[in-house]
Amino acid sequence: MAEAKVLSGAGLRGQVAGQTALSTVGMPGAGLTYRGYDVRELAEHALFEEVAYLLLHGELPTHDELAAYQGKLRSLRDLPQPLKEVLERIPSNTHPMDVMRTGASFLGTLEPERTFGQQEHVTDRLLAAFPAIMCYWYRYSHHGVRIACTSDEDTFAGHFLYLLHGKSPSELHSKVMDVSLILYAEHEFNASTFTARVCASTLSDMYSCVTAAIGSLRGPLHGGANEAAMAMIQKFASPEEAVRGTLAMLERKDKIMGFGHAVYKDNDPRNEVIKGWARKLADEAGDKVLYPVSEAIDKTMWEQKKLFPNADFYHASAYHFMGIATELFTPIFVCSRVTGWAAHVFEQRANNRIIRPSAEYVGVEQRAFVPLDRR
Ligand SMILES: CC(=O)SCCNC(=O)CCNC(=O)[C@H](O)C(C)(C)COP(=O)(O)OP(=O)(O)OC[C@H]1O[C@@H](n2cnc3c(N)ncnc32)[C@H](O)[C@@H]1OP(=O)(O)O
Ligand SMILES: O=C([O-])CC(=O)C(=O)O
Repeated sequence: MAEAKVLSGAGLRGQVAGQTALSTVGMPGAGLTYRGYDVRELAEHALFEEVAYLLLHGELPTHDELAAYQGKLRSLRDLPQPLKEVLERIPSNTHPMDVMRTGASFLGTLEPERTFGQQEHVTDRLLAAFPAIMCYWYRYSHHGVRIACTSDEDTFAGHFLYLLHGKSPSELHSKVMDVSLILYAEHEFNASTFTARVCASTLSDMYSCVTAAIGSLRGPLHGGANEAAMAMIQKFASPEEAVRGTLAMLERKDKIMGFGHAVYKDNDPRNEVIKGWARKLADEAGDKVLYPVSEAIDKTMWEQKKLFPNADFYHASAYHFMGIATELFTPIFVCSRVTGWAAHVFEQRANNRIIRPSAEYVGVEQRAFVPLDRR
């Protein structure tokens, strides 16, 4: 009998674990593509809703398709009253990712996915409702305000910023949020997406897949890195201090959040895009500290370790300049990545086999049971 193949390396790195037509990550000469389109071109020319539609339906929408899709998302923005009541009971010191996880899960009790034929509708509902889940809880628990969960903002990015700040965003802030949502939307078999696919492979429902994926995204080695990066950047009052601090962290062998990547080896193509926008926002804010500190850390990491900023690093300062509280950074990632997760769930369901790898056993030899009174 053929022996089971022993996989080299930890973390399944480099192993092909399935097929996807959604994106390519780090292919020579391609950077990051969504259904064949370079993410940098999408970030420059498209709206987040066009990209969400592309991922979920396979092609970019026409004018009419986009208008219909945006209209549908707008009609699904409000939250059911029982969900608002649950959000009001969540303590203010809860991490907002736990709120997103609970919100997604609770919505699934009110509006369950009863058949896979409802998968597109459930995805649209989750996507449309996430900004309200996050902002209703945040504004109620932090400011004592029960916000309206709808707005007249046409775009997803504008709606999200409106709910958060209670006013229409500037054109610049709306554009940067839109770009950010595009950059975060999809990334092949990253940890949270793989979690969603494993869950989908048991033929579970969409809410379970998304809830599980939120749990995976929360950790600081994945989506949580943008928050951890901000905490680190804010520790330094000048670029000189940042260089000294980064060298000290490297000396202690600390992980520097927002740097390195499991797949990219020289650069993350999303970084140049968000870095450019972070710089524009820094100029607008008249910033003389955060952006120069970020650049000093960036330069030191490259000089010392040849490690480059990933998508998360300059997102930290970009979000900060838009007046977004640090603990809301990873929940924004959820608002975007739910599109990629759902598209992967569709793909998994369309050609499913339960995902069930093997383990190399490294425990004790088989042995006889010892009764309790003889142990
Ligand atoms: C949107 C996203 O999720 S992007 C990722 C966000 N996560 C982060 O920013 C967290 C910080 N980065 C990391 O922890 C890692 O780079 C990961 C988790 C992203 C990738 O992990 P891996 O694939 O295991 O990294 P990789 O094998 O390339 O690491 C190679 C070496 O570089 C080191 N290294 C990698 N990233 C960092 C870092 N950010 N800071 C310090 N050292 C690092 C590793 O410790 C390892 O050193 P060693 O060989 O002495 O053990
Ligand atoms: O691909 C990964 O491992 C992590 C990542 O950058 C993402 O999910 O956007």
